[in-house]
Amino acid sequence: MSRRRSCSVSSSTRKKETHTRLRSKSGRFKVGDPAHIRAMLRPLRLLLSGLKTQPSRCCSSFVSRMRYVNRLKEDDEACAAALKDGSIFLFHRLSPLLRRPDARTFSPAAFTCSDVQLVLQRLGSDGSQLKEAVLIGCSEQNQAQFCLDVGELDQAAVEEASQGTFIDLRKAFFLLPAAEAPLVSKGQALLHWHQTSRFCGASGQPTQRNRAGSQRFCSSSSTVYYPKMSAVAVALVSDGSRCLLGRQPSFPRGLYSALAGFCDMGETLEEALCREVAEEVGLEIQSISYSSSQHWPFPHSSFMLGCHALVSPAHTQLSVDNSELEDARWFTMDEITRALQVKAPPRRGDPPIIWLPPKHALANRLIREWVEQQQQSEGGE
Ligand SMILES: NC(=O)C1=CN([C@@H]2O[C@H](COP(=O)(O)OP(=O)(O)OC[C@H]3O[C@@H](n4cnc5c(N)ncnc54)[C@H](OP(=O)(O)O)[C@@H]3O)[C@@H](O)[C@H]2O)C=CC1
Ligand SMILES: [Mg+2]
Repeated sequence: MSRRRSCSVSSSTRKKETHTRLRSKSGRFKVGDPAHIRAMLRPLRLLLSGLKTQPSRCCSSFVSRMRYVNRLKEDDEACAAALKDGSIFLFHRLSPLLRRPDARTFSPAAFTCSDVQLVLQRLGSDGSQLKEAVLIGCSEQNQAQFCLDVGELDQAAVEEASQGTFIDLRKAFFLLPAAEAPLVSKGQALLHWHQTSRFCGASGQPTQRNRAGSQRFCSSSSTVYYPKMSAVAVALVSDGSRCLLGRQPSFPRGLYSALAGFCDMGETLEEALCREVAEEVGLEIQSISYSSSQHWPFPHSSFMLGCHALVSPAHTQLSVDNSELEDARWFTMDEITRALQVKAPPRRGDPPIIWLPPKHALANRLIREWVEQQQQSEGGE
């Protein structure tokens, strides 16, 4: 964890500094007056606050943003200052506030700190709630990003005051563009973690959060708590020409997905995949290769690790455990290609069709990668 300070000052800080010097030169303050001393110290204070609240520009913008966020996690004062210039995403009982810039697009609504203060004041809140804001990241424009749950306020009143709509994350996640959904799901996951981690598991005493909300601390047992994700292994299993998908009874009608399961304590990713596939469909797998990962907010913060695997040639006979899966079967390239073309889930009364997880889901990526691999190997033959 880096504790380096930034080496840059914002242009607005520089402007304010010049302004202060001019005012002092104009003879408004007498030398030695407390007001004069304050005025003389102001540029230094601004310089120091600039150092604390701006990402450094001495390295690549990605590196400086990452170091900036890390610094805000460690420095409560810097984090409080960053909130004043930052953007805030509002939630109401964990549902994010979305706006519709046009009839087809949804986007998470980002507010300035003063906008949120105005909304809170208009609804009779004193604004101290802002301290509950949790740091979620830093935009490419170097602006710290926070989330805040205003669940104590009347939902309709906040919606009216902020010109947005709070939408349940299960719906909101898929309405948002794939690039914006992760930020909202990270915010929701952090807010949920704070709401359910108020007490220490060792002492039973209340825990206190740092300003960024990146950890909670129990002063009684000296335990530091960090936000948690459960590791989940996902495998797209292939037999060379077909891929294996399954569905749980709780899935919407016709939806099939890659096999997945929570990793047990002490397991490697490969062990978890082999065990889950054996448990759920009675197969053994080999040639496991890692693809990619994602944070999945449903039901509560999983860290999904996606892999491809081949079924062992000696064990290709499916034996589905119906206590875990309603169905699992092999799908041909043609079936998968057709399923990938389904744009929306079937409505009630529509003829039954097979459809696949949306683009936001890692399973969708694994399925598309498998299709590409098949096309490449067909092209190579
Ligand atoms: N993003 C994606 O592309 C995909 C995401 N997923 C997600 O992965 C997750 C896991 O997949 P799933 O097949 O359901 O997992 P499992 O096959 O492991 O079955 C889930 C069951 O495991 C038990 N369980 C064990 N450890 C945990 C834990 N840490 N948290 C919660 N339950 C646990 C629970 O049983 P009990 O209730 O009996 O205690 C739960 O019902 C799901 O949340 C699913 O949404 C799955 C596939 C693709
Ligand atoms: Mg499973």
